[in-house]
Order: sequence, then structure tokens, then C-alpha cells
Amino acid sequence: MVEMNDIHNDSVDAQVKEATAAWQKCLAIIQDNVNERAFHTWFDPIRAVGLDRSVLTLQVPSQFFYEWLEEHYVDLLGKTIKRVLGKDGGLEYRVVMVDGSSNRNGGKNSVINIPGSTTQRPPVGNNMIDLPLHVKDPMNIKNPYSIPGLKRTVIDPQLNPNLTFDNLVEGDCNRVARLAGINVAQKPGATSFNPLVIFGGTGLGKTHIAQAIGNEVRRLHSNKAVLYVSAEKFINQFIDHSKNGEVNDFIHFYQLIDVLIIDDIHIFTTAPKSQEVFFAIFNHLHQGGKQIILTSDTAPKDLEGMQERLLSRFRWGLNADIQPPDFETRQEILRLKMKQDGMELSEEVVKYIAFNVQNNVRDLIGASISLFAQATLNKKEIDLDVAKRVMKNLVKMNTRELTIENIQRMVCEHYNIPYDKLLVKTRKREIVQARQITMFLAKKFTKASLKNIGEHFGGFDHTTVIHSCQTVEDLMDTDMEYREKITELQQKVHMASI
Ligand SMILES: Nc1ncnc2c1ncn2[C@@H]1O[C@H](COP(=O)(O)OP(=O)(O)OP(=O)(O)O)[C@@H](O)[C@H]1O
Repeated sequence: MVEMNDIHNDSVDAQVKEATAAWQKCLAIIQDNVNERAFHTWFDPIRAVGLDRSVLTLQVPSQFFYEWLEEHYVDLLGKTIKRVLGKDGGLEYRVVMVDGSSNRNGGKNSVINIPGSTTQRPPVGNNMIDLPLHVKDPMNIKNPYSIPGLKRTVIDPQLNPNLTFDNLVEGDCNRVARLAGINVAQKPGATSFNPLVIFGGTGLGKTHIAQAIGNEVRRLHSNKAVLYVSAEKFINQFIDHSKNGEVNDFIHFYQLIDVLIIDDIHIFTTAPKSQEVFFAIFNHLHQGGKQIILTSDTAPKDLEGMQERLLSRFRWGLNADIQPPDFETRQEILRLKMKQDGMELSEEVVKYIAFNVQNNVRDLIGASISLFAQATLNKKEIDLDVAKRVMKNLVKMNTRELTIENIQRMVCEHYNIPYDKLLVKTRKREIVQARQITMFLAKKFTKASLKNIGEHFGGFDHTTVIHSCQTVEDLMDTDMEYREKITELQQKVHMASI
């Protein structure tokens, strides 16, 4: 038996098919009349969901989206609809916003139908339901650009003036992000790095770079409105404005910004409604040539729960990652910090800290400050013994037994050589040199016999090990640059041995 529901569903499906076919024809015309970026931003996300007596219903993802279409593309849409559907052709919008966090798993949608200005029908005010954004009268929303006084609002950029490029040490770990940041600050909105998404683990300097961009923009372009905001604050502001029915003011405020920096956008993944409003703001700013800078603790491609249309927009610009700094950069950061804060730590102690705190710059700086503070309070000089004692209570120490393999890995890391290459018998100069240095260090820092050391390199005999050690010592005597490099490596290995 055919159920009434089945009949109803069939007719809805047929309507959607018809509507989609009509909309495809419209899109073909629209595509010829707007640029590619505008097409992807404003027309790709639209779905045709109904066609009733020459009135096409288009589903759009937000109130703002609908407003934008009506404000910027009303002529084009009107003419296109009439060309495809005849002189009675009209448009109706359906704003569908996902209610709750389960949009991927069939969460409830809030729906509102709004006649477009190309429609002759009377407004459908009586079937309007409350949007989560409390937009009760969508036809009467104030034009963002004519809100009196708002343009003159002075925006506090929320920047920390101490976070600049001058005090951000550059290393392999952050070079791309730092240079892109400097570029963006020089020409906000006018480089291909828009948005600039900086991502990486915690405490590695994402906020520092993002803030440094803001400070640099303010220095170079004092007329630009810059705003730094954490994603958490953005979400809370949005919730407050929603409660008070002031979402449009919220959006309009963000539309005034020339350089918008949002920190920790991974938090958006748990806030689908905020993604909605952020999407609208993003599109507006990007279209207007404004600069957007975002930071995330996760690579954008791995941001589960972030809408695909946002992810695709993040790909428009540059996604730059930050890695943990290497040993040399960690020491540089410590030296800079000491200079800034008037701390004095011996080179040996600096190396000790840099060796033992590897994955988080915040912890690295924190360790040096605590060490300095404790030693000052106890009126003790900070020698290596004090450093060892204090550091044990501060951080998880980077303890590893010093074995020949450890040394081999340290040398490989230092010279950027794959570990397995070091173990291959080859005459390649760089490998031979690294092997000789490793043998020299292994002899100096372990109790292993010459025979044992040779065996660790795929079976060299003890005479090769002696020859290698002699070669390194001779070169150290005659070549200053070489000596400095080996001394540096020796210090590293020494740190691992204490
Ligand atoms: N390359 C660097 N040179 C100097 N200081 C740095 C560098 N990288 C990070 N820092 C400092 O390390 C601390 C932590 O950096 P920041 O807060 O920017 O990290 P984050 O990646 O944003 O961390 P989170 O993900 O936890 O928010 C700050 O004090 C920052 O100034």
C-alpha cells in the first residue's frame, strides 16, 4: 500500500529536482557575470529546494548571506530568474541555520522563509519562526553601513605591545610563519597570504607572531583598524549578542575591522553557530580586501567539526606551521629573554636548560625565570648543580642514557642526515665526516671499546675508529670553524651526559 507520506516525499523530490535544474541554468548565467571568487563565496553554497508557480526557493546558510545577496546581486539574480523562469519568475529564500552542535549528525535546523525582492508574493510573516539569532523581522534589518556613529567607533586593538617581531627569535621552526607575518603586516590584505593561518603545538609562539603582525600593522599603517581576539572571546561575545537580539550589531562591528586576528580557532569546532557568523564575517572582510590572521593548535585540514566551506576558505591563503625550536634556537630564545629581563645565567646553564626543555617555548622561558628567581631568593649563584636541582622539580627532564646510538642520532639531527645513512658504508664526504665525528664523540663520552664503536657503524674495525678520532682532532687543531662546530656538538653531548 502506498502511504500518504511516500506520495508527499515523491512530490517534494520532484520539486527539488525541478528547482535544481532551473538553478543550474541560472548558475551558468551568473558564472559569466561575476568573478570566480565571488561565485564560490556567494553562489556555491546556495541550494535550490523548491519551485512553485515560477517562484524558485533558494536555501542559504545565514541571514547575513541572504542580506548580502539582496544587497549586491539583486539585479543579476532578478534578471537571471526572469530569463530562466519567464516574466513571472520570482525568488524566495530559505535561511537554514543548524541548531545545536550536531550538524553533522542530523541536528535540528532553524528555517525561515523570506521572499526575495524579485518575488511578487506578499511577505510570509506569519509562518516565521524564531531564529536562534533572534532576528524577528528580517526584512527590517538595518543596513550595516548606515548605522549612525558606528563608523566612528574607536577600536581597541587588544594588542600586547611587547609581542613584536624584534623579540621573536627566528629559526627553522618558525621561519615561514614569521616571514609571511612580516609580509602581511607590510601589505595587509594585499598579499596572497590571506587568510594567514598559523598552526602548531602549544607554547610555540603562534600568539606571539599573530600579535606581532597586529603591532607591526599599527606601526606601519596607523589608519587601519586592527583587532586581536581569541576565538573563545569571539564565541562568548556572539552568545551575549544573540541573547540580547543584537547579532547584527556584532556582525557589523567585525565588518569594520581592516586586520582581524583570531587566536585559537580550533575552539570553533565545538561552536557551529559561531562558525556560521564567522563565515559571514570572513566573507565580508575577504571580499573587501581586509586581512585575516588565524591561529590554530591543529592543522586546518585536521580540524574535525569545522565546516568544509570554512576549511576551503582557509586554503585560499597560506597555512604556515610552527615546529618546536631546535637546540640553537632554544638557546637564542633564552639569551634574548635574559637580556630583556636582566637575568644572568652562565652559558653552561643556558645550554643545560635548552637541552632539557625541548617542546614548548613557554616552558623553556618559564624554567629559566623560575631558576633565576629561586636562586635569587636563596642567594645562591646559579651554577650547574643548582640548575640541575631546581630543574628536576620544574620540568620533566629530558633524561636519556648516553649510548652510542644516542650520539649517532644527535649527530644526525645536528647535520640533518637520515639516521640509516650514517650506518651505510659509503665514501660520500658528508657521511664520512659525520661518521668520523660520531666515532670521536662516542670514544670521548662513552666507555665503549674501539671495537664496539666500530661495530655500531656496520662493522668497521678498531683501526678505522682510531683513524677517525685522529682525523677529527687534527682538523680541530688546524681549522677554527671546524673546531667551533665540534665544540658545540660536544657541549650538546655533554648536556646529555649529565
Ligand atoms: N621564537 C620565539 N622567540 C621568542 N619568544 C618566543 C618565541 N616563540 C615563543 N616565544 C614566547 O613563548 C611564549 C609562548 O608563546 P605563545 O603564547 O605565542 O604560544 P602559542 O603557540 O600561542 O601557545 P598556545 O597554543 O598555548 O596559545 C610567549 O612568551 C612567547 O613570547
